Amino acid sequence: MNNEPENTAEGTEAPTRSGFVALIGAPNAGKSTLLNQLVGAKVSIVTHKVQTTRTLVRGIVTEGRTQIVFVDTPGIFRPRRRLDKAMVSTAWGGAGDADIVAFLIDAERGIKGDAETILDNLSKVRQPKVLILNKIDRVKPETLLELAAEANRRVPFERTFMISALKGSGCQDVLNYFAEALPEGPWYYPEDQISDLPMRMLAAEITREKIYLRLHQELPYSAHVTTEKWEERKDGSVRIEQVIYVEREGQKKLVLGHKGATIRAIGQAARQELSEILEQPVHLFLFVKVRENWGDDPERYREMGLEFPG
Ligand SMILES: Nc1nc2c(ncn2[C@@H]2O[C@H](COP(=O)(O)OP(=O)(O)OP(=O)(O)O)[C@@H](O)[C@H]2O)c(=O)[nH]1
Repeated sequence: MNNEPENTAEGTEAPTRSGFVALIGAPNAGKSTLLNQLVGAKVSIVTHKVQTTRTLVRGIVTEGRTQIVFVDTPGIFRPRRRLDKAMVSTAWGGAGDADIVAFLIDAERGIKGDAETILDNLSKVRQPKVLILNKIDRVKPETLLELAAEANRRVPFERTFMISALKGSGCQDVLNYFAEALPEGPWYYPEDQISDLPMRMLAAEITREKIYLRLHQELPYSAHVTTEKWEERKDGSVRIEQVIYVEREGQKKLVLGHKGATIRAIGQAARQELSEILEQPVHLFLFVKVRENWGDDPERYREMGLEFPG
C-alpha cells in the first residue's frame, strides 16, 4: 500500500469534485432521516408526521475530495391545497437542478400510492437516477429483491442501494457512490459547513417540529413559525423571539393550552434543542398570532423559499 501523502508532488493531486444530489420520495420515506445520517447532524426536521419538510434544506457532506450537496425535497404527493402545490413544484424543481436524483422508497410500504406516482414521473427526469430502498431493518431480503427488480423494470436506475437510514447500514456505500459519480469541479461551500439553511430558519423549523409533535392531531398543517428577532448577548447567550402564526382563534387556544401549559412545553423543548445546536444558552420567547388564510399569502411562500403557485 502506498502511504505517501496525496499532495506531496504538485500537480499530481486528484481534482476536486462537487455536485447536487436531490433526494426524492413519498412523504415518510425517510429522506430527512437519511440526510441527517449522511451529514451526521440534525439539519432537517424528522417527525412521525408526514409532510413536515417544506423547503429545500441542504445538507453538505465533504467526503475525501468530493463535496456532495444534498437537497432534501418536500414529500411529493398529489397536491390538494395551494400550499401543497407549491411544495410539489419545489420538489420537482429541486430534482431538475440536481446532478443526480436519488429516489428513496420505504421498502416496508413498497411501490404504491405516492411512491408509484413518483416512479411513473421519474422516467421523464433526464439526470442519472439511483434507487435507495430504505427501512430494510423492517423487511425480508426476498421482498427487497422483488422491489428492486420491479422498480428497475419501470425506470433505468444506475444503481440500487438497500439501506436503513435509521440504523445507518448501507449509508456509507451511498456516500461512496456519490463521491465517485459527481463531476469534477470546485466545492460550493467551505469544508466544515453542513447546511446552508440560515440559523433563523432552522430555529423556526425546530419550534415548528415541537408544535407538530404535541398537536399534530388537532393542528395538522396550519401553523407557521417565523424568527423575528435574534440577539447575541454579551454574556454569551442569545435571545430569540418567534411568532407562531395560526389561522383561527381556536387554534391559538390550542397552542397556548390550559394556563399556557402547551406553549410552555413547546418552548422548553425548542429551547433545549436550540441551545444544544448553538452550544450557547438560549432565551426563547414565543408569541402566537392569528392570521387568517396565510396559506394564500404570497409573502409566506417567499419566506419559506417556495414558489407561489398563483
Ligand atoms: N424502521 C425504520 N424507520 C425509519 C428509517 N428511516 C426513517 N424511518 C422513520 O420513518 C419516519 C419518517 O422519516 P422522515 O425522515 O421524517 O421522512 P421524510 O421522507 O423526510 O418525510 P417528509 O418530511 O414528510 O417528506 C420517521 O419516524 C423515521 O424515524 C429506517 O431505516 N428504518
